[in-house]
Amino acid sequence: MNRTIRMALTKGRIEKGAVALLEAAGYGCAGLRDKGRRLIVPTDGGEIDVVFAKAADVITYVETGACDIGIVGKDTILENGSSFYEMADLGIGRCRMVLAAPKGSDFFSGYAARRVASKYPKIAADYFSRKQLDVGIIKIEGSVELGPVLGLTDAIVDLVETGKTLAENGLEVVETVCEVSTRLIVNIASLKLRKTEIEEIVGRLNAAKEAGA
Ligand SMILES: Nc1ncnc2c1ncn2[C@@H]1O[C@H](COP(=O)(O)OP(=O)(O)OP(=O)(O)O)[C@@H](O)[C@H]1O
Ligand SMILES: O=P(O)(O)OC[C@H]1O[C@H](OP(=O)(O)OP(=O)(O)O)[C@H](O)[C@@H]1O
Repeated sequence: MNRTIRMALTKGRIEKGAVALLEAAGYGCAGLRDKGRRLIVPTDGGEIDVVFAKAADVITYVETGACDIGIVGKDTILENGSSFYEMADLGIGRCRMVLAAPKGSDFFSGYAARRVASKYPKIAADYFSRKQLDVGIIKIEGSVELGPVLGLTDAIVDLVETGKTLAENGLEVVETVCEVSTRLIVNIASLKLRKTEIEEIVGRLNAAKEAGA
């Protein structure tokens, strides 16, 4: 018999919204909400084993087939991988990837070499390459806003939701790089081999989203 379908779910910011969507789609989520330190927790009816993972690891698990389905931000998809199907935009975790710089500075003017800090070096490099701009990217793991504040870089490429972090650190949006939201991804082989089960899960989550969950 096939093992239970495994869904890798990005823990942290999008976890609550994703669990709420699963609940609205009819999957019992009491266990998921009360998971304690458990890393794999079944939905209450045992339909799905939910694997709680860091964002980039969700991609690894789905690309390799360790998990059949993943719930992950578009930012992580653009930065880390593409060998899977992106089946749905779940409409949660909405934010923007932006280029931001100190208020009043003119990032695009002049010919001096520019440096940009980002947790997303690939997204940043792709963005500047589309603009045919030679910009040095410095990878920072978090609180990327520190780059320009410390004088290390001229700007950042990072996620913005409310804009509060930028404003409180003297930065402003220069340009939007792309819109970001949470996506449902599926392993290529799983979609072939377990089509009915996976399509049911995708359908139920899409319906819950449409119903405004
Ligand atoms: N304001 C926001 N800032 C960052 N991510 C957001 C925001 N709003 C939604 N997201 C989404 O939430 C996902 C997870 O973000 P979260 O901050 O929980 O984890 P992380 O930054 O990847 O990891 P960690 O903070 O544990 O190092 C992001 O990949 C993104 O898709
Ligand atoms: O526009 P806002 O609503 O202020 O949100 C944006 C901030 O949230 C994220 O950081 P997070 O809190 O995930 O911490 P991190 O920088 O350590 O990743 C992002 O990197 C920004 O710093």
